[in-house]
Amino acid sequence: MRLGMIGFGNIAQTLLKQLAETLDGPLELLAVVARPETAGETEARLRAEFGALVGELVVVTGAEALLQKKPNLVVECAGHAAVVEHVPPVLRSGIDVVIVSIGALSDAALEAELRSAAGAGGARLVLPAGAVGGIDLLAALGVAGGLDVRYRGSKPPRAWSGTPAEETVDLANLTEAATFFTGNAREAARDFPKNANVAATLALAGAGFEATRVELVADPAAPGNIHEYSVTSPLAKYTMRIENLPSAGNARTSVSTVYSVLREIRNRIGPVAI
Ligand SMILES: NC(=O)C1=CN([C@@H]2O[C@H](COP(=O)(O)OP(=O)(O)OC[C@H]3O[C@@H](n4cnc5c(N)ncnc54)[C@H](OP(=O)(O)O)[C@@H]3O)[C@@H](O)[C@H]2O)C=CC1
Ligand SMILES: O=C([O-])CC(=O)C(=O)O
Repeated sequence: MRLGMIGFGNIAQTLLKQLAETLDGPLELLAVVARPETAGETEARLRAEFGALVGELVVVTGAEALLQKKPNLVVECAGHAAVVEHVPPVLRSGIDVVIVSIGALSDAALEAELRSAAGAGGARLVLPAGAVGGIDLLAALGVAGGLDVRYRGSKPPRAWSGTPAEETVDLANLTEAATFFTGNAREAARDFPKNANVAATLALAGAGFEATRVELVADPAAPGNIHEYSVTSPLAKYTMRIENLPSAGNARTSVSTVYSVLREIRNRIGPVAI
């Protein structure tokens, strides 16, 4: 496999460790897109920690240089701005891209650009389930229409630091659960880009950004990052509650997100996809 990766933060680092244990042999190529400001430091860390996993290892600062290395799959784990900057040219060049920063598609113009780029390149934009589950059933029910989807995302207060939640809630001194956002999935994904990608995933799979109702909660008693949603459709009704372990490197991000991306990669290299 010739793997391109956008970002080398919490998700990317854990993913590479898991890949090292999963793959039979080394990756033929690992090409990582980093910001120019941190490219040198990224390259030094990559060589020290993952040099043995890779035939050829390069760090680049843009899509053009990435494409020159001819990856056969690119995984984005960097953030909404990185999707805007790097993903359209990769899709246009015909290479499939798995993105975790799915909330970037709350910008309707970007969603249209990504769909058009994938169409033009004959590539596929892959949206993994990430930190949530049940996306297979939701997407299947979505085809039939008539969905009502209500989602509530609850995390410990520290996961909401640096977000607009701080404007309405005293996160440091919270003693009980506080719902600081009620709205639709488009607003949630746009205003909480590092915390509400799950809302966007549910919206894209199911009822759409406007119709998907969202509540975001800071809860000092939350045992982890909790994703709960209910679905009502003419074909089925279900509720889902996932209690996710937060990452050691980033409290906003659930560890299961890493394994969801790993699943996408394994499904491309193994004899069976599940
Ligand atoms: N779909 C889902 O369920 C989930 C999605 N996510 C998404 O995943 C993203 C990454 O999560 P996580 O790994 O925990 O975050 P981190 O902040 O730990 O890592 C992000 C990395 O991306 C790099 N980066 C930022 N902008 C760019 C850019 N323009 N080009 C290249 N690299 C860039 C950062 O580099 P630097 O050090 O230079 O800043 C950093 O290394 C989140 O921002 C969120 O949007 C997260 C959890 C669940
Ligand atoms: O959706 C997100 O952006 C992140 C999240 O809630 C999680 O990882 O649990």
